[in-house]
Amino acid sequence: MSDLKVIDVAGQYDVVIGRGVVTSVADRIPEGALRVLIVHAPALQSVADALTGELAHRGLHPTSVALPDAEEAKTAAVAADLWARLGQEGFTRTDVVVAIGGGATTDLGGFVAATWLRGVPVVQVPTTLLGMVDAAVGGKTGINTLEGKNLVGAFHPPAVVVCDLSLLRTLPRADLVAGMAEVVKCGFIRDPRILELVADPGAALDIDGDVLPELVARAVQVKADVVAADLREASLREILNYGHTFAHAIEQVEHYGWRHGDAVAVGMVFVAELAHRAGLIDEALVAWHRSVLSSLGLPTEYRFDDDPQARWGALTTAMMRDKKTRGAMLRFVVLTGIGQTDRLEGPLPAQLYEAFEAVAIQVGTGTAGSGTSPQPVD
Ligand SMILES: NC(=O)c1ccc[n+]([C@@H]2O[C@H](COP(=O)([O-])OP(=O)(O)OC[C@H]3O[C@@H](n4cnc5c(N)ncnc54)[C@H](O)[C@@H]3O)[C@@H](O)[C@H]2O)c1
Ligand SMILES: O=C(O)C(=O)C[C@@H](O)[C@H](O)[C@H](O)COP(=O)(O)O
Ligand SMILES: [Zn+2]
Repeated sequence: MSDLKVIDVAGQYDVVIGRGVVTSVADRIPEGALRVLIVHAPALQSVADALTGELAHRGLHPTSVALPDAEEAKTAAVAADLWARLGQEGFTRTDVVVAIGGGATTDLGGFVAATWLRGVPVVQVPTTLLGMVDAAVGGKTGINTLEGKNLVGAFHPPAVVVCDLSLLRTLPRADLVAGMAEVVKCGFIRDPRILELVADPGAALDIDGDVLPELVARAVQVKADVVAADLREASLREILNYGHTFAHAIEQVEHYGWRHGDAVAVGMVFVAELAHRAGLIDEALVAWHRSVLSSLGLPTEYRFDDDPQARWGALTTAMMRDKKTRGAMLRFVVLTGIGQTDRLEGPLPAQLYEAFEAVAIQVGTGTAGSGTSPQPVD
């Protein structure tokens, strides 16, 4: 691909992908803004400082806030602190929020922008692979509560998304790998070319190579097409949740000690096992999930150290709070083939438990599974 790629989302905003494009963020602040709240992950201090300096130079009034890291940012308390700040500084409807960081930062920054004065513009500057290919695009914003993941939020499309691939140079390898889970997800649900490209993991994960920019652009295009058709998740958008019913349950039960992408990888294997048991896909497609994910360094199994029945109970309680659940009926996005999706509604309890057993490993007993263990969040 050429150096710069711009993907239009629903005729509403651009996703700009390239190397060095972070220097263009100041030019992309929506017209009419006077005050700019920059929220950033701790690791992005220097990027936030550079933007603060540039905006001040242009006569705007920037304020920069370092957020707690990762999921610690996605809380009501952090949002409330920022609302206080916006109020004290007199942010109006033409003022702007800029979020610089991974998906946790863009989810929180987007949520604060969505709720302040019932909605002010947000400029998303994702700095993780996962943020670029998924979290910053599409307008889902939100925070976690004690009861679960992303339980409070709003649909609030950004004004623009700026993905500077050169920022990935400082990203820990485990976070780069975790982002690949959402890329692979896009391959399974919509764009099989992605699965061909990740078949060479060395090339796929080379941040200076040509394959990674193409993967980012393809995954963003999948998301752009889906949200253009169904922003508010009336139906089609649910496919972007492939693997997430089980993934979000793992994240909650593990108190967010798992990376989101790692959990999505295991969640996709779980739901592939479930779809196989429901007669929707063959064993070869389940095996393909395991091989493509593990070749990239992603986990394909879920390890825990207590009683499997108790663990399954906790996961099921968490899954019941998934947004796709209707009443007492669990619903899963499933594949019926590569690039073909459907919903499995109210699967048999025995099949659910068998799918759990197929990914579960009770540490110390080695009951099942193959593949790699998740890496703890630093
Ligand atoms: N809104 C959506 O549509 C959507 C989609 C997918 C995921 N998400 C959410 O995104 C979050 C996961 O995002 P994530 O995987 O980016 O994790 P993250 O935001 O927690 O970032 C991972 C780690 O990388 C650090 N980091 C970020 N950029 C860096 C850089 N360039 N250099 C060095 N360190 C850097 C962060 O500070 C953090 O420690 C989850 O909360 C998930 O629910 C939302
Ligand atoms: O954009 C979407 O729609 C997605 O489902 C993308 C997911 O990768 C993402 O993790 C999202 O935040 C999950 O949303 P939720 O509605 O299940 O909380
Ligand atoms: Zn996700």
